[in-house]
Amino acid sequence: RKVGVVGCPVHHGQAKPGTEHGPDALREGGLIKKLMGLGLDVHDYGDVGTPSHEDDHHFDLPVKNPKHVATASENIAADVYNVIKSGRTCLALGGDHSMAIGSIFGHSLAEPEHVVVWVDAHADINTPLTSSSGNMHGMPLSFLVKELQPYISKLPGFEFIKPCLSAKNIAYIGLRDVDPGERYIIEKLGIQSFSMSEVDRHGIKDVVEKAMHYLDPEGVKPIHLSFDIDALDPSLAPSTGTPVPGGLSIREGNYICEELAATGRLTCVDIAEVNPSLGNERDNLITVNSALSIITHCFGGRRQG
Ligand SMILES: N[C@](CCCC[B-](O)(O)O)(CCN1CCC(O)CC1)C(=O)O
Ligand SMILES: [Mn+2]
Ligand SMILES: [Mn+2]
Ligand SMILES: [Mn+2]
Repeated sequence: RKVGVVGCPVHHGQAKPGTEHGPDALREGGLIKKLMGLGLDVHDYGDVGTPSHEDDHHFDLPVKNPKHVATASENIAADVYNVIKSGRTCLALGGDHSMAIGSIFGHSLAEPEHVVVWVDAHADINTPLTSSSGNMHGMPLSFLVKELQPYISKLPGFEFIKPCLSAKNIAYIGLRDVDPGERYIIEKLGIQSFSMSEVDRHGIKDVVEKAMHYLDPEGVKPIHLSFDIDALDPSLAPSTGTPVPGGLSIREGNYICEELAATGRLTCVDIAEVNPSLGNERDNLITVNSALSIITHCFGGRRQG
C-alpha cells in the first residue's frame, strides 16, 4: 500500500493562530515512522504553499480571509490530485478544516465517484451568508455541494471549484454543535447525519454500518474521510480551536477508522484542527497522540494486531 502525505499548514479559516503548525506537530510526533512501521510505502510531499498573510478583502461579506483560503485551497487540490493520481492514498494534514475545500475537490478530480464521511463535532456547512462567525473552517462543505450552489456567494478566487458532491454522498458522524442555518440545510437536503445522540442510541458499530450502507450499498466507491480532531472528546484533543464536550472516545474514533480501512477503498484522509499553540505541553502531547492513533487506524493499524 502506498501513502502520500501532504501538509496543509492553513490557519486563516479561523481566528486562532497555530493550526499552521499542525502538520509539523504530527511529523515531530513520529507520523512517518509509525506509518512505515505498518509496512507502508510512505512518501512525504512536504507542505503546500500558502500565500503570505496579505491583507484580505472581504468583498462586503462577513467572510474572513477568502482570498487566502482560496489560494491555499487551490494548492491543496493540486497536490491531493497528484498524490491520488500517482496511485497513493492521500493523507492531508491540517491545518484548519478549510483545508477540506481543496482536499475534497482534488480528490473528486481524481475519483469523481467518491463519498465523504465527515467526522466532526460541527457540520462545517455554513454558507458565507448563514455563518455567524465568518470563519471559513465552518463552511467548507457549502462550496462543494451541488444543491447549495444557488445560495453560495461567488467569492473571487474560488472560480476553480466545481461543486463535486451531492447531499447523498455525505454522511456525518459525531455532530454535537450544529448552527441553526446548518440544521436547516441538513434537513432540507436530507444529508445523513449521525450525531452523538445516534452514537449513544445505536452504538458506533450500527452508526458506521448505517453510514456506509447509505453512502455506498454496493461497497464499490472510493471513500474520503475528513476527520476533525474536535470530533473526539476534548479530554482526548484539548489542543483544538472549537472543543465541544461529549465527544467520541478514542475507541469509537479508532473503530470508525478500522472499519473504513477494512473496505480497502479509503482513498483520502484529512486530519484537521490540531492546534499545537493551544493548551500546555501535555495537552499538545495528548492531542497529537490521539491524532496519530486515528491516522494509524486508517492505514492498517489494528487493535487486534
Ligand atoms: N459552526 C461554527 C464552528 C465551526 C467549526 C469549524 B470546525 O472545523 O472546527 O469544525 C460555530 C459557530 N457558533 C458561533 C456562535 C457560538 O455561540 C457557537 C458556535 C462556525 O463558526 O461556523
Ligand atoms: Mn497569518
Ligand atoms: Mn469541528
Ligand atoms: Mn471541522
